[in-house]
Amino acid sequence: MPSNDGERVTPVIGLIGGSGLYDIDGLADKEWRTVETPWGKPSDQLLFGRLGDVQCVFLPRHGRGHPTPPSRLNYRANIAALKQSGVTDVISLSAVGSLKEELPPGHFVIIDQFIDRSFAREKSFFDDGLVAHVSMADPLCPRIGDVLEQQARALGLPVSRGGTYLVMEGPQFSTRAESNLYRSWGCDVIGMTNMPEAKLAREAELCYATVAMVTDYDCWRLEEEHVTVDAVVAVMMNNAEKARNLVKAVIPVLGQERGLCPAGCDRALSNALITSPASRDPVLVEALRSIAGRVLA
Ligand SMILES: CSC[C@H]1O[C@H](OP(=O)(O)O)[C@H](O)[C@@H]1O
Ligand SMILES: Nc1ncnc2[nH]cnc12
Repeated sequence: MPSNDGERVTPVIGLIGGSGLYDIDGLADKEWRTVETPWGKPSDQLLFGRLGDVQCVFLPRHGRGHPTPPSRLNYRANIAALKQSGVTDVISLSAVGSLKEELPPGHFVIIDQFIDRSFAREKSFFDDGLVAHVSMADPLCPRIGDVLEQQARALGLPVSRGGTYLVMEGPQFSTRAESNLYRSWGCDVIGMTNMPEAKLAREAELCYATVAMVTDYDCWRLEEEHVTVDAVVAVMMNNAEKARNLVKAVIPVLGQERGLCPAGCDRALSNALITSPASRDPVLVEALRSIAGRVLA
Protein backbone atom coordinates (compact mmCIF):
# COMPACT_ATOMS: atom_id res chain seq x y z
CA MET A 1 0.00 0.00 0.00
CA PRO A 2 1.23 3.53 -0.64
CA SER A 3 1.91 5.89 2.15
CA ASN A 4 0.69 9.38 1.47
CA ASP A 5 2.04 10.57 4.76
CA GLY A 6 1.56 14.33 4.74
CA GLU A 7 3.98 15.61 2.14
CA ARG A 8 5.76 12.31 1.29
CA VAL A 9 4.30 9.76 -1.16
CA THR A 10 5.53 6.24 -1.89
CA PRO A 11 4.02 5.84 -5.36
CA VAL A 12 2.07 2.84 -6.60
CA ILE A 13 1.88 2.72 -10.38
CA GLY A 14 -1.39 1.85 -12.12
CA LEU A 15 -1.31 0.74 -15.73
CA ILE A 16 -4.43 0.60 -17.88
CA GLY A 17 -3.79 -1.53 -20.93
CA GLY A 18 -5.89 -0.82 -23.98
CA SER A 19 -6.55 -2.74 -27.20
CA GLY A 20 -3.84 -5.35 -27.68
CA LEU A 21 -2.36 -4.97 -24.17
CA TYR A 22 -4.05 -7.44 -21.85
CA ASP A 23 -1.09 -8.42 -19.68
CA ILE A 24 2.22 -6.98 -18.59
CA ASP A 25 5.37 -9.07 -18.30
CA GLY A 26 8.42 -8.65 -16.10
CA LEU A 27 6.48 -8.11 -12.84
CA ALA A 28 7.54 -10.11 -9.77
CA ASP A 29 5.05 -11.60 -7.26
CA LYS A 30 2.25 -11.45 -9.85
CA GLU A 31 -1.27 -12.08 -8.64
CA TRP A 32 -4.64 -11.45 -10.32
CA ARG A 33 -7.09 -10.21 -7.66
CA THR A 34 -10.81 -9.41 -7.73
CA VAL A 35 -11.60 -5.87 -6.58
CA GLU A 36 -15.18 -4.75 -5.91
CA THR A 37 -16.12 -1.07 -5.74
CA PRO A 38 -19.21 0.94 -4.72
CA TRP A 39 -19.69 1.48 -8.49
CA GLY A 40 -19.67 -2.22 -9.35
CA LYS A 41 -17.09 -4.42 -11.01
CA PRO A 42 -14.10 -3.23 -13.02
CA SER A 43 -13.43 -4.68 -16.47
CA ASP A 44 -11.49 -7.62 -15.07
CA GLN A 45 -9.42 -8.72 -12.13
CA LEU A 46 -6.42 -6.49 -11.44
CA LEU A 47 -2.88 -7.82 -11.76
CA PHE A 48 -0.79 -6.88 -8.73
CA GLY A 49 2.99 -7.18 -8.82
CA ARG A 50 6.20 -5.23 -8.46
CA LEU A 51 9.04 -4.08 -10.62
CA GLY A 52 12.08 -3.88 -8.37
CA ASP A 53 10.74 -2.21 -5.23
CA VAL A 54 7.89 -0.45 -7.00
CA GLN A 55 4.35 -1.74 -6.50
CA CYS A 56 2.31 -1.90 -9.72
CA VAL A 57 -1.31 -2.66 -10.55
CA PHE A 58 -2.35 -3.51 -14.11
CA LEU A 59 -5.92 -3.43 -15.43
CA PRO A 60 -6.84 -4.59 -18.95
CA ARG A 61 -9.29 -1.84 -19.92
CA HIS A 62 -11.55 -4.03 -22.05
CA GLY A 63 -10.93 -7.20 -19.99
CA ARG A 64 -8.71 -10.11 -21.01
CA GLY A 65 -9.84 -11.29 -24.45
CA HIS A 66 -11.43 -7.86 -25.09
CA PRO A 67 -15.09 -8.72 -24.29
CA THR A 68 -16.26 -5.17 -23.42
CA PRO A 69 -16.78 -2.31 -25.91
CA PRO A 70 -15.85 1.31 -25.08
CA SER A 71 -19.43 2.45 -24.29
CA ARG A 72 -20.04 -0.43 -21.88
CA LEU A 73 -16.86 -0.10 -19.84
CA ASN A 74 -17.53 0.64 -16.19
CA TYR A 75 -15.09 3.57 -16.10
CA ARG A 76 -16.05 4.48 -12.53
CA ALA A 77 -15.38 0.98 -11.24
CA ASN A 78 -12.08 0.83 -13.15
CA ILE A 79 -10.77 4.06 -11.63
CA ALA A 80 -12.21 3.33 -8.17
CA ALA A 81 -10.60 -0.14 -8.20
CA LEU A 82 -7.20 1.41 -8.93
CA LYS A 83 -7.67 4.04 -6.23
CA GLN A 84 -8.82 1.44 -3.69
CA SER A 85 -5.73 -0.62 -4.58
CA GLY A 86 -3.53 2.23 -3.43
CA VAL A 87 -2.55 3.49 -6.88
CA THR A 88 -1.22 7.05 -6.99
CA ASP A 89 0.00 7.38 -10.62
CA VAL A 90 -1.87 6.01 -13.64
CA ILE A 91 -0.46 5.42 -17.10
CA SER A 92 -3.12 4.87 -19.75
CA LEU A 93 -1.88 2.92 -22.77
CA SER A 94 -4.19 3.35 -25.73
CA ALA A 95 -4.45 2.53 -29.41
CA VAL A 96 -5.43 5.60 -31.47
CA GLY A 97 -5.99 6.68 -35.03
CA SER A 98 -3.84 9.51 -36.38
CA LEU A 99 -5.39 12.76 -37.60
CA LYS A 100 -2.07 14.22 -38.77
CA GLU A 101 0.21 13.23 -41.62
CA GLU A 102 3.29 13.52 -39.39
CA LEU A 103 1.97 10.99 -36.83
CA PRO A 104 2.28 7.67 -38.67
CA PRO A 105 1.39 4.20 -37.33
CA GLY A 106 3.98 3.18 -34.75
CA HIS A 107 4.35 6.74 -33.41
CA PHE A 108 3.68 7.42 -29.69
CA VAL A 109 2.04 10.66 -28.53
CA ILE A 110 2.18 11.78 -24.91
CA ILE A 111 -1.17 13.51 -24.85
CA ASP A 112 -1.73 16.88 -23.16
CA GLN A 113 -5.33 17.70 -24.09
CA PHE A 114 -8.66 16.02 -24.81
CA ILE A 115 -11.85 16.91 -26.61
CA ASP A 116 -14.57 14.75 -25.14
CA ARG A 117 -17.26 13.84 -27.67
CA SER A 118 -18.38 10.72 -25.79
CA PHE A 119 -22.00 10.89 -24.63
CA ALA A 120 -23.28 7.50 -23.41
CA ARG A 121 -21.19 7.08 -20.27
CA GLU A 122 -21.31 7.87 -16.57
CA LYS A 123 -18.80 10.70 -16.19
CA SER A 124 -18.66 11.50 -12.49
CA PHE A 125 -18.42 9.80 -9.12
CA PHE A 126 -20.38 12.73 -7.71
CA ASP A 127 -24.16 12.96 -8.04
CA ASP A 128 -27.39 14.20 -6.43
CA GLY A 129 -26.47 14.70 -2.79
CA LEU A 130 -22.84 15.71 -3.25
CA VAL A 131 -21.82 17.91 -6.15
CA ALA A 132 -18.19 18.53 -7.14
CA HIS A 133 -16.61 20.45 -10.02
CA VAL A 134 -12.93 19.64 -10.56
CA SER A 135 -10.75 21.53 -13.02
CA MET A 136 -9.99 19.79 -16.31
CA ALA A 137 -8.04 22.72 -17.78
CA ASP A 138 -4.90 20.58 -17.81
CA PRO A 139 -6.32 17.08 -17.86
CA LEU A 140 -3.05 15.13 -17.82
CA CYS A 141 -0.25 14.98 -15.29
CA PRO A 142 2.81 16.81 -16.68
CA ARG A 143 5.08 15.20 -14.08
CA ILE A 144 4.34 11.71 -15.44
CA GLY A 145 4.44 13.13 -18.98
CA ASP A 146 8.00 14.38 -18.40
CA VAL A 147 9.16 10.94 -17.28
CA LEU A 148 7.39 9.23 -20.20
CA GLU A 149 9.00 11.63 -22.65
CA GLN A 150 12.51 11.28 -21.20
CA GLN A 151 12.37 7.48 -21.14
CA ALA A 152 10.77 7.17 -24.58
CA ARG A 153 13.51 9.36 -26.06
CA ALA A 154 16.20 7.39 -24.21
CA LEU A 155 14.81 4.19 -25.74
CA GLY A 156 14.81 5.79 -29.20
CA LEU A 157 11.05 5.43 -29.61
CA PRO A 158 9.30 7.70 -32.12
CA VAL A 159 7.50 10.02 -29.73
CA SER A 160 5.83 13.45 -29.64
CA ARG A 161 5.19 15.46 -26.50
CA GLY A 162 1.78 17.09 -26.52
CA GLY A 163 -1.24 16.41 -28.63
CA THR A 164 -5.01 16.52 -28.49
CA TYR A 165 -6.92 13.22 -28.29
CA LEU A 166 -10.49 13.37 -29.61
CA VAL A 167 -12.69 10.92 -27.71
CA MET A 168 -15.55 9.57 -29.84
CA GLU A 169 -18.35 7.32 -28.61
CA GLY A 170 -17.91 4.47 -31.11
CA PRO A 171 -17.99 1.56 -31.43
CA GLN A 172 -18.15 2.29 -35.16
CA PHE A 173 -15.17 4.19 -36.53
CA SER A 174 -15.74 7.78 -37.77
CA THR A 175 -17.25 8.88 -41.04
CA ARG A 176 -14.82 10.69 -43.35
CA ALA A 177 -16.68 13.97 -42.71
CA GLU A 178 -16.23 13.52 -38.93
CA SER A 179 -12.58 12.64 -39.36
CA ASN A 180 -12.02 15.81 -41.43
CA LEU A 181 -13.99 17.88 -38.90
CA TYR A 182 -11.72 16.73 -36.06
CA ARG A 183 -8.70 17.52 -38.23
CA SER A 184 -10.06 21.01 -38.81
CA TRP A 185 -10.29 21.39 -35.00
CA GLY A 186 -6.56 20.71 -34.78
CA CYS A 187 -6.92 17.33 -33.06
CA ASP A 188 -3.95 14.98 -33.32
CA VAL A 189 -5.34 11.53 -32.58
CA ILE A 190 -8.68 9.82 -32.11
CA GLY A 191 -9.81 7.05 -29.79
CA MET A 192 -12.82 5.84 -27.83
CA THR A 193 -11.77 5.37 -24.23
CA ASN A 194 -9.74 8.05 -22.48
CA MET A 195 -12.81 10.00 -21.47
CA PRO A 196 -14.41 9.78 -18.99
CA GLU A 197 -11.40 7.84 -17.68
CA ALA A 198 -9.27 10.99 -17.28
CA LYS A 199 -12.15 12.95 -15.69
CA LEU A 200 -12.74 10.20 -13.15
CA ALA A 201 -9.03 9.92 -12.39
CA ARG A 202 -9.00 13.65 -11.65
CA GLU A 203 -12.03 13.29 -9.32
CA ALA A 204 -10.23 10.42 -7.58
CA GLU A 205 -7.15 12.65 -7.20
CA LEU A 206 -5.01 10.29 -9.27
CA CYS A 207 -2.17 11.55 -11.43
CA TYR A 208 -3.05 10.31 -14.95
CA ALA A 209 -1.08 10.35 -18.20
CA THR A 210 -1.77 8.85 -21.62
CA VAL A 211 0.57 7.20 -24.08
CA ALA A 212 -1.42 7.19 -27.31
CA MET A 213 0.00 4.62 -29.72
CA VAL A 214 -0.88 5.33 -33.32
CA THR A 215 -2.21 2.29 -35.17
CA ASP A 216 -3.77 3.83 -38.31
CA TYR A 217 -4.67 6.99 -40.25
CA ASP A 218 -8.40 6.66 -39.49
CA CYS A 219 -10.19 7.36 -42.80
CA TRP A 220 -9.26 10.93 -43.86
CA ARG A 221 -6.12 10.05 -45.85
CA LEU A 222 -7.31 9.23 -49.32
CA GLU A 223 -4.19 7.33 -50.42
CA GLU A 224 -4.60 5.00 -47.42
CA GLU A 225 -7.11 2.20 -46.73
CA HIS A 226 -9.65 3.27 -44.07
CA VAL A 227 -9.04 1.87 -40.58
CA THR A 228 -10.03 -1.73 -39.77
CA VAL A 229 -9.69 -3.79 -36.59
CA ASP A 230 -7.26 -6.13 -38.37
CA ALA A 231 -4.99 -3.20 -39.21
CA VAL A 232 -5.16 -1.85 -35.65
CA VAL A 233 -4.32 -5.25 -34.15
CA ALA A 234 -1.42 -5.84 -36.57
CA VAL A 235 0.22 -2.52 -35.65
CA MET A 236 -0.53 -3.02 -31.95
CA MET A 237 1.50 -6.27 -31.96
CA ASN A 238 4.51 -4.05 -32.70
CA ASN A 239 3.46 -1.15 -30.48
CA ALA A 240 2.82 -3.47 -27.52
CA GLU A 241 6.46 -4.52 -27.32
CA LYS A 242 7.58 -0.87 -27.38
CA ALA A 243 4.93 0.02 -24.78
CA ARG A 244 6.14 -2.74 -22.44
CA ASN A 245 9.73 -1.51 -22.76
CA LEU A 246 8.62 2.05 -22.06
CA VAL A 247 6.66 1.01 -18.99
CA LYS A 248 9.62 -0.96 -17.63
CA ALA A 249 11.87 2.10 -18.07
CA VAL A 250 9.39 4.53 -16.54
CA ILE A 251 8.31 2.61 -13.43
CA PRO A 252 11.65 2.75 -11.53
CA VAL A 253 11.74 6.53 -12.02
CA LEU A 254 8.09 7.20 -11.19
CA GLY A 255 8.21 4.82 -8.24
CA GLN A 256 10.73 6.82 -6.24
CA GLU A 257 9.48 8.38 -3.04
CA ARG A 258 8.47 11.97 -3.72
CA GLY A 259 6.55 14.98 -2.46
CA LEU A 260 3.02 15.83 -3.53
CA CYS A 261 2.48 16.28 -7.27
CA PRO A 262 3.63 19.78 -8.31
CA ALA A 263 0.71 19.91 -10.74
CA GLY A 264 -1.78 19.35 -7.91
CA CYS A 265 -3.56 16.32 -9.44
CA ASP A 266 -3.49 14.64 -6.04
CA ARG A 267 -5.32 17.59 -4.45
CA ALA A 268 -7.92 18.15 -7.18
CA LEU A 269 -10.83 17.98 -4.74
CA SER A 270 -9.45 20.60 -2.35
CA ASN A 271 -11.57 23.37 -3.88
CA ALA A 272 -14.17 21.33 -5.75
CA LEU A 273 -17.01 20.36 -3.39
CA ILE A 274 -19.98 22.76 -3.46
CA THR A 275 -22.74 20.94 -1.53
CA SER A 276 -22.86 22.10 2.08
CA PRO A 277 -22.15 19.33 4.63
CA ALA A 278 -25.73 19.56 5.93
CA SER A 279 -27.16 18.97 2.44
CA ARG A 280 -25.07 15.92 1.60
CA ASP A 281 -26.60 12.50 1.05
CA PRO A 282 -25.01 10.23 3.68
CA VAL A 283 -25.29 7.11 1.50
CA LEU A 284 -23.45 8.80 -1.37
CA VAL A 285 -20.87 10.21 1.04
CA GLU A 286 -20.12 6.68 2.31
CA ALA A 287 -19.63 5.41 -1.26
CA LEU A 288 -17.40 8.37 -2.07
CA ARG A 289 -15.08 7.70 0.85
CA SER A 290 -13.11 5.18 -1.21
CA ILE A 291 -12.11 7.80 -3.77
CA ALA A 292 -12.56 11.13 -1.97
CA GLY A 293 -11.95 10.22 1.68
CA ARG A 294 -9.21 12.86 1.95
CA VAL A 295 -11.74 15.69 1.72
CA LEU A 296 -14.70 14.03 3.48
CA ALA A 297 -14.79 14.51 7.23
C1 LIG B 1 -9.55 -1.99 -31.66
S1 LIG B 1 -9.64 -0.40 -32.35
C2 LIG B 1 -10.72 0.58 -31.36
C3 LIG B 1 -10.46 0.54 -29.89
O1 LIG B 1 -9.05 0.72 -29.64
C4 LIG B 1 -8.88 1.76 -28.71
O2 LIG B 1 -9.00 1.19 -27.41
P1 LIG B 1 -8.01 1.53 -26.22
O3 LIG B 1 -8.04 3.01 -25.98
O4 LIG B 1 -8.54 0.78 -25.06
O5 LIG B 1 -6.63 1.06 -26.66
C5 LIG B 1 -10.04 2.68 -29.08
O6 LIG B 1 -10.23 3.67 -28.09
C6 LIG B 1 -11.17 1.72 -29.25
O7 LIG B 1 -11.73 1.34 -28.02
N1 LIG C 1 -9.17 5.32 -36.10
C1 LIG C 1 -9.55 5.11 -34.84
N2 LIG C 1 -10.69 5.68 -34.37
C2 LIG C 1 -11.08 5.46 -33.09
N3 LIG C 1 -10.43 4.66 -32.24
C3 LIG C 1 -9.31 4.08 -32.67
N4 LIG C 1 -8.47 3.25 -32.05
C4 LIG C 1 -7.48 2.93 -32.93
N5 LIG C 1 -7.69 3.53 -34.12
C5 LIG C 1 -8.83 4.26 -33.98
